[in-house]
Amino acid sequence: MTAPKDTAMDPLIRLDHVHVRHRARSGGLFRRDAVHALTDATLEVRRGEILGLVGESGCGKSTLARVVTGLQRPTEGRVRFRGEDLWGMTAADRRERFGQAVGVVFQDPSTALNPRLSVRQILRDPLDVHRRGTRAERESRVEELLDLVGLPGHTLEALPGQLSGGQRQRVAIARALALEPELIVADEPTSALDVSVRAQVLNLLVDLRARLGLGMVFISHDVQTVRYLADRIAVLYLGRVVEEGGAARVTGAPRHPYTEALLSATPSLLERPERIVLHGPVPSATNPPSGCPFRTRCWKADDACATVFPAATEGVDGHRWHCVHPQPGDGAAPEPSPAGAAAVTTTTG
Ligand SMILES: Nc1ncnc2c1ncn2[C@@H]1O[C@H](COP(=O)(O)OP(=O)(O)OP(=O)(O)O)[C@@H](O)[C@H]1O
Repeated sequence: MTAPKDTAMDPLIRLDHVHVRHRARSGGLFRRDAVHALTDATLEVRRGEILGLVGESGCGKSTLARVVTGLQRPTEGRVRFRGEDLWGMTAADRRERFGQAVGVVFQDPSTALNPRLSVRQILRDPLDVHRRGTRAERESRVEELLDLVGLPGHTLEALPGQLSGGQRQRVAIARALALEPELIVADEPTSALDVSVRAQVLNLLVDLRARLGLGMVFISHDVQTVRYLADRIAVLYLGRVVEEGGAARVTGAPRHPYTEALLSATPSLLERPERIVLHGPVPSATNPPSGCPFRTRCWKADDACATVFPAATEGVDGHRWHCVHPQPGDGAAPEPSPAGAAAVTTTTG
């Protein structure tokens, strides 16, 4: 007897050594430069778990989201959905089985929702496309979805333009839930919203995870938001996962200097005597630095960092980091930057 493909032990989604390379947008006629959007990413999301992805702009967060949602085929590596090779499935299977199991919430609900459709039509559309139940059952599911995201019944007849930003994002979340997905990928879902409504939308996501047992990939450049929401955090830098682990451990005892720098930019999180300021943008993904990609901005970097990307060091409870000069990990202040290390300065505050 062959083993069942899906067991409760399999993660919902697992990426094994995934690379994504794009052709550079501005390369000239004869240039074939590759953009290393994602390099050797190995990650998983389990049922009912929120994985937070954090990193600066251009680090590969959206690329990773596109891989997880099946919109981007990896250049190398494997994506498994409940143990099954996603890109080994037929296109029809990928669309039907996988497509329905994953819901996506984008950053800006104003552009994600069709402005000419009422909320009722927006929510009914995926149910119609996938022929879910009878017409009456679909209508009742639409009302249930509206209720699930805490919107009043009269919102059903409104157009997106007649709603507030927070209400529109609730509609987008309801639409993502329409087909009862097991996994939600939320790509910066609150960054286009007024600060006053961000917490409400985050609380809604936390509440939905608890009520529906959803797995979630939550993407943000803001480590504080990710820390609030996620069970586990993966820190991305220039297409590489540089640190990963339980949210409390990664934010309370970070080992990678980049994680430390991200955290120190939100001083309310950690009582640290020094603040690390990273200068300059993330280097080009077309020509990433050799060895550790963070070394050009790291105050600890030396020759050892320029040769190979460091193998993972394993801590407790799945905490992993890729650094040859890790932080002490006990919440102590980071080593001050040596004189002349121009990439990073520390300021008191
Ligand atoms: N289709 C594409 N063609 C060429 N380069 C791309 C493409 N998509 C992304 N990139 C590049 O890949 C790298 C990672 O991009 P990605 O959008 O995944 O980063 P991100 O962390 O989501 O950034 P942001 O927070 O700004 O959205 C960047 O250098 C980006 O310019």
